[in-house]
Amino acid sequence: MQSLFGDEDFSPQSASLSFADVILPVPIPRMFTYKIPRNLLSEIQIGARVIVQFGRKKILTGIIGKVHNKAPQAYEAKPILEVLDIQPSVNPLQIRFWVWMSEYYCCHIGEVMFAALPSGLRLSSESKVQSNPNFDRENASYPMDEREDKILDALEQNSELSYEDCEKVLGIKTIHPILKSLVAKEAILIFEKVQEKYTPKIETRVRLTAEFVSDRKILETLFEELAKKPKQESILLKYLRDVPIFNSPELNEKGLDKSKLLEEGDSESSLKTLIKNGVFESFKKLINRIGEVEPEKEAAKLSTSQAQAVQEIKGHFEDKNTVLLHGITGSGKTEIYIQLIREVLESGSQVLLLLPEIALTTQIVNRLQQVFGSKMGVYHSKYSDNERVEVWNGVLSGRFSFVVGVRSSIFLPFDSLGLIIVDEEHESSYKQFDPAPRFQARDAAIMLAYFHQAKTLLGSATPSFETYYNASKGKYGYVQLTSRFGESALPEFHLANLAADRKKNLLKLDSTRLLREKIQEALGKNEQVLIFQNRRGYSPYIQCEDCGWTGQCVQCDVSLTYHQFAEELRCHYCGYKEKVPSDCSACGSTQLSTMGMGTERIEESLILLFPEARMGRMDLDTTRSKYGYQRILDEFSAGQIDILVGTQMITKGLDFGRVTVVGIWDGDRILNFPDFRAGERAYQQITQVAGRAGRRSEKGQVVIQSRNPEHPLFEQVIRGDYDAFFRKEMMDRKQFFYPPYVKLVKITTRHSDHKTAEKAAIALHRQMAQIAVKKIVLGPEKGLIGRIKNQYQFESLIKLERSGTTQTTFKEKLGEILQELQAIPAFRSVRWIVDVDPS
Ligand SMILES: Nc1ncnc2c1ncn2[C@@H]1O[C@H](COP(=O)(O)OP(=O)(O)OP(=O)(O)O)[C@@H](O)[C@H]1O
Ligand SMILES: [Zn+2]
Repeated sequence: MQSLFGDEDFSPQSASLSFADVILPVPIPRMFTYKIPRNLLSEIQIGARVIVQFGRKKILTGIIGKVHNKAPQAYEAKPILEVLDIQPSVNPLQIRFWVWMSEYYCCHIGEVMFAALPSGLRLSSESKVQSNPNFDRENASYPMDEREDKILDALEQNSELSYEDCEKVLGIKTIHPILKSLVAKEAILIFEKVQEKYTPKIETRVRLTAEFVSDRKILETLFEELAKKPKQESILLKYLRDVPIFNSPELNEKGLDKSKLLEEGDSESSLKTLIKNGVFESFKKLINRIGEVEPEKEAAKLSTSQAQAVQEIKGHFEDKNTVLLHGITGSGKTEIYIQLIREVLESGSQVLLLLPEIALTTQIVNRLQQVFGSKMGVYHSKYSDNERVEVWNGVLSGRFSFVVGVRSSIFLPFDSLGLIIVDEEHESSYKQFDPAPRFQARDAAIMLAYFHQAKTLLGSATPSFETYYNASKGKYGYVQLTSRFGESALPEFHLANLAADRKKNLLKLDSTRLLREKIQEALGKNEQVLIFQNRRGYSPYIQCEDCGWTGQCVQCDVSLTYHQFAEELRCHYCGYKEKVPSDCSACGSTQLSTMGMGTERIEESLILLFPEARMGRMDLDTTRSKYGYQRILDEFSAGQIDILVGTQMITKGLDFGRVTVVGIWDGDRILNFPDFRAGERAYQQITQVAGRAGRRSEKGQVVIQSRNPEHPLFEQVIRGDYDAFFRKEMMDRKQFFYPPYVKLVKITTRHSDHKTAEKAAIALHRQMAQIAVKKIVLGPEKGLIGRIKNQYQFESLIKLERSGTTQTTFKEKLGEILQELQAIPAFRSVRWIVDVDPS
């Protein structure tokens, strides 16, 4: 990958620099240029927040992206009004990364900023002022002047003020120096919407006043006094039980959470009396939401082949930036990561480990936490915004030198990464679909590492074709692990013929005899079973058996999905829902049946077939809550579930020793991805889910149910020769111009009027055809789903030559074309969505 960014000077100002490009929270393609007033010159730093005017009236907070001396051509630069930060919260490397991302993925830099900052730190098109929750006005360390006091008074009446409100309060226009001073005195915060602001967690604690700790006698006297006041005595005893000050008096300092002290039913008024009498004192403490954990286990001793892999990886890093670790399922990649992470941390650099999804993180995170304790931060989508801000700040302060996270963790404020590891690098969930930036976190991580001059390790049992291709060309280093850790072997595969069983009347509730036998065997030996059903693109729906009618969304051209639990039909695109009808809306027939098998139906069938087994289900519906995954995985791991039915979620990286049978409920469904990656995805999916079986001494059994067991792909997976499979598939990719031989860009044109959408798409198509680079432009075609949320959509697909200049030129021109088209009155409300490297 080549830097699209050039090597411009990113160091802060020299005397001649008089302009600053500011990243604004508004949808404009580029940064906007402002003049730097002399008096602010010494405070201007890349990454600092500044207050600026935008348009005629708007006052916004933005972030300085670049400092230079080129006056803008198209407009007169306005001056920066104020600089808010002495210590920027975003560093120059991050800005550089944002710029690269906005250029590579063809989106606004403001959109990247929006994705990058946790909303507690985010800027929006209307900045707000709130009082700083840590600020204690009575005991402030700095004096406030009259105007500052006025703002603070106003903030006692209102939880938030806009810049305009502040102007009104003071009756003057130049409020910015006052706000700045208040920020510096830590009296206010400037942020976006109030409901998303960061709130520190504060606990009320109590402790014994000092005299009782320093002198044992005084404490004894106190006990004598309290002998007649049992309620107060009980509180004192409880405190001493939880805070053993006799052995370690220093513990008193930290005290005890007040609610904990009262949780066993002691009376609050007795505690109040104790405080009033000076026995206890109450104080407030700022609590880390992310608790401290001590490392409890050593890293494992590596096997010979693991140790060798580590050496090979390090060897490749001597002259390559990126290495692929291709290790079969269960080969022990995690321990290899741990070894490398430790070495990099010891050298003083930071490490980021990316994981595709939270379902996966629980097991690995636990393992890593055992080794790294609180040095490690965790960053994922189920975290509350406050927790995210704390991880962000922890990276800034150096508390976390190592972070494990999902794709958004590439935006954390690292300043000296040494290594990025992308586990399960083939996972499609590394790609963000919506909204912009539509980035591929694996690819972006490689770029991020480049900016930090760090190394990237990509790990997978079934590498993506892009990665494998780069490895085969020698661009990436390649390290292989071909055996499982310890005694375990790869599982044995069986193909179960659905059609044949149906003919012979052996099929029961869509399960073949072979699958039933294998499950029964496992249950008999007290082993566990995983049943996998691919969800993507196949949801259960309701159909009329007489006329073929199916429930359709009123706003989108899609069938409604049947949700058995809620007895509802729902649209997965816009959220529309309705009750399941009792008869067909078209012909009135009452013969409605459910088509397509969801996990819910499979679970039901299995309950009927194995009434004695304890069932569990893991899919979107059962894992919505914050700890949903965790709970199911814990139950499974504790052996409280015998058969676990699930979607893609159960395939990824799970490591359970007692799983011996894996059933693939509908193998044919996996083959039918609607795109050129069908083969690659099917191979990956089957191999990954099969890889959950037999990870200890007992050999695993994998049963694939299919109507078409002769399909060559099954045979290839069973043989496990990834290289041969890759070579064969790549012939098609080459012949039909698909990645990795070309780069794809998909552009969707959307409008509420069908004709306008079509016209706009055709206009775009014509213009794109003119761009003078090697390319193929396909479409525009009506989208796979023609209408979403009442917006009609047309899609164009562009295949670009792989060269860096071709891509840069095309993207630059595309940006200009879209701007021109947008300026045409008829197309003003048309939306264009550009997706670079769609997956
Ligand atoms: N050096 C070691 N010492 C002890 N146990 C190990 C060692 N290496 C691996 N293991 C164990 O082997 C099992 C498989 O390892 P791991 O989960 O890391 O495999 P993996 O390569 O990530 O597989 P997958 O691609 O299927 O996720 C785990 O239970 C792990 O604890
Ligand atoms: Zn809909």
